[in-house]
Amino acid sequence: MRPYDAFLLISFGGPEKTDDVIPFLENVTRGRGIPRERLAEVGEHYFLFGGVSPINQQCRDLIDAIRADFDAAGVDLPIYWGNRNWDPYLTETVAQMAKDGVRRVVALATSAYSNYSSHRQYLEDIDRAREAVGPDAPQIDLIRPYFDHPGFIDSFVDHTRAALDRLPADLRGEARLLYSAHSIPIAMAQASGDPRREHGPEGAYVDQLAEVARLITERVGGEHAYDLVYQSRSGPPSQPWLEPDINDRMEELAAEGVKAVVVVPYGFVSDHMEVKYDLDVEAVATAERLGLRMERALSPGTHPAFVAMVRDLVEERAEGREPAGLSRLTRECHDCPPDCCKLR
Ligand SMILES: CC1=C(CCC(=O)O)c2cc3nc(cc4[nH]c(cc5[nH]c(cc1n2)c(C)c5CCC(=O)O)c(CCC(=O)O)c4C)C(CCC(=O)O)=C3C
Ligand SMILES: [Fe+2]
Repeated sequence: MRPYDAFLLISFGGPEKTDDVIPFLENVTRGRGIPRERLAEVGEHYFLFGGVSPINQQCRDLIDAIRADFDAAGVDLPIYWGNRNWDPYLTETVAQMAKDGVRRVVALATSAYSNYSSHRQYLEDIDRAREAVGPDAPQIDLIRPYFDHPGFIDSFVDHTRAALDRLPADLRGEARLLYSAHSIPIAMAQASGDPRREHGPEGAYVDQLAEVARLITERVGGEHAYDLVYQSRSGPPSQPWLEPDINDRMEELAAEGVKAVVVVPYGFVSDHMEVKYDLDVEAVATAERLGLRMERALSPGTHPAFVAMVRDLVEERAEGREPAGLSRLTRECHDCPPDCCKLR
């Protein structure tokens, strides 16, 4: 697909055995000021699952689904995969592409929103990998944040309806939707997006989350009340991060008499460890303690609408088309301005 001769999936990476856990966590947190206690605690999350993060297998499954979709549509791009924090490392993948004679690559990151961790850091990873490989490294164009693409939204609509259907019929109609995204430091949130555009006081990431929650809720139907909540906070307690934490909010809702919640992990692309532990273990325990009925919607994973979105985004980039999106924020970071989502 002109001008590209390869597709690259870029992801976070995760450990796949017990011995990988500590070196992986050291990679993730190098130079990022995460307290040691937090690291030990997060290590336990991985050990609880035998040292295996689900994220790498989820990337393999997504690649298989993209391959089948590309083949059916006659898109003959080879597919490569590289991670920020674990094997297969992005630098090794870029070296392999250079060896294979790949010159120009279109890349998708497994993060849908604008903020440093989800967007800018992947651009930095690409620069670093290309520099390490040298003059033979291919040019790599990273696809823009895709938070309001219809394929991303539709997969959540489907999964949220399925979660509502798992609730007892008498609780379904009044169930509260809890939209859960990764918390980030307030300073990182405020620096998110394109500095030349207008954002709300909390920055582009929170604006995007609010739009996505509205879009999903409207399409699910049934006029459910909903809240935006955050999970997976780390960093020292002295540093302010986005709130409310999902567990704190559930506490308040239970006190207000809410009986059932559907948690929608709308900040994520697959059910990786932060979903499997922070929601399916921790938030589930909170719900049980409070006597709150909880169901968790699946994240996109390999939902057909999400897989079709990947091809649409590749074509959009190849053809230089206007970005497809359902909100007024679609163009945020679209042109990847050189200073979007920077930590200031
Ligand atoms: C916005 C965001 C996403 C969502 C977008 C996306 O999906 O990419 C995300 C995803 C992920 N985060 C992940 C894992 C971790 N994140 C950490 C730490 C941090 N995340 C941050 C932000 C985000 N993270 C931040 C601001 C920190 C503080 C340190 C720093 O400023 O960089 C730490 C360190 C320990 C801790 O403190 O928790 C770990 C182990 C995994 C892999 C899960 C698996 O193994 O299955 C995934 C997909
Ligand atoms: Fe994270």
